[in-house]
Amino acid sequence: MSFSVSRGGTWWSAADAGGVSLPSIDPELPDILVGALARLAVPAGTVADGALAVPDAPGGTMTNGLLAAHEAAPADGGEPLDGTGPVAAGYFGFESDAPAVFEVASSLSRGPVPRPNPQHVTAVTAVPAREDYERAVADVLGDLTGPGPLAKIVLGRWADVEADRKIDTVSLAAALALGNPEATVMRLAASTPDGPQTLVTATPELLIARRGRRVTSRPLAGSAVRHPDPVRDARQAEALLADAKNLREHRFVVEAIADTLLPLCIDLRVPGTPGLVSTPAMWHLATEITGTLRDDVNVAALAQLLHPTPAVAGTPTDLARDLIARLETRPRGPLTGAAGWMTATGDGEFHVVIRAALVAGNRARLFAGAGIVAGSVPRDEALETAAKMRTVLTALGLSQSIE
Ligand SMILES: C=C(O[C@@H]1C=C(C(=O)O)C=C[C@H]1O)C(=O)O
Repeated sequence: MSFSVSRGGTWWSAADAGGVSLPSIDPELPDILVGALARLAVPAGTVADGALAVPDAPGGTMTNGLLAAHEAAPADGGEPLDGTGPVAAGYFGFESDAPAVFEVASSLSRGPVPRPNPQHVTAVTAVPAREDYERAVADVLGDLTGPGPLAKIVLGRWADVEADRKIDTVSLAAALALGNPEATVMRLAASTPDGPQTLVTATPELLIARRGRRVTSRPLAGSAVRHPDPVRDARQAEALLADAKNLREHRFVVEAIADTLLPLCIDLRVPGTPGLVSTPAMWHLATEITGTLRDDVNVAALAQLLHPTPAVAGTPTDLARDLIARLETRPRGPLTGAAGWMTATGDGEFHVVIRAALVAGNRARLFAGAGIVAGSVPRDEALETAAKMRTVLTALGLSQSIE
């Protein structure tokens, strides 16, 4: 197995990775990863066996010792990976019973983004079609405006892609990296009910980064489609920043993340109003939340605590998740899960798996969702999901999105 991570024109990859696969999101997962990394971190024979024992909980003596050296580094400075030590990379899925898959490598090689080969797509099908998705959104608006507790739900749809030969996942990830230099592009081994697949994402959304005790989260929610005309594009961005519905949609996510991080932090900075981030396809409201951890909680454990945020599920989370399982055509599995990496110190980054595809042989499945709140317009939400699909479809060589 192998994985790759790319950002800002650099490409890290692991050729010698070993796998850790669990049938579902598991509270033990961060400890299992810490154990696997600790075994790789220390050259055999240099430390007595006893000292190598994996601590029972994250934050045991070994990770604490290694952490001290990293304490001074800011969470948002420097490169995302140095590649010189062991790294675990993988994902856990959207549903709590979806498999979690990680690979552990003793080191990464680093180089430029490879040149992508062209792909050979022959068909793209929206599942469900636009009218059916709009009907589902219209139906759920009844729940959002009624007396019940549901305040936000993220409803998505799929694009099923077929090619006349094998889809080359390294080329797909490379094309995504070249077309979206700000995104974090990951190519990871995935497990689905249909068998092993490859997960490829060019995500703009940081769930959590940890460097020493410093943590950063940059949730996105509230979106507008980019316009080819620069004047109208700037107007769309300004309108988004001032739009009450989108600001409310965004606030649910910021509050959920702040509520989770607050008890874990000795300080937490949560800006009161969002800023903007853009991808070639979309504008998004974004808030950068930063804090300092009280205890040594590793980044995989933090990601499990935060996932899924209302950016991909809704508010309240459990109700939204149950409704999504009933209303969406298929389980999401890795899509809208959390993917990232962790080093032996417990540092690393996890990102929300959006602008993503699951690839198997000649086929790929893309997913895109949109946050629905009272006041949402079904047609606009359908257009938003189609615009979000454009990121991966462009990297597959297509100039058009789904309807
Ligand atoms: C769910 C997706 O995107 C999420 C939903 C957003 C929204 O509703 O505005 C914006 C960014 C993401 O947090 C997706 O891209 O599939």
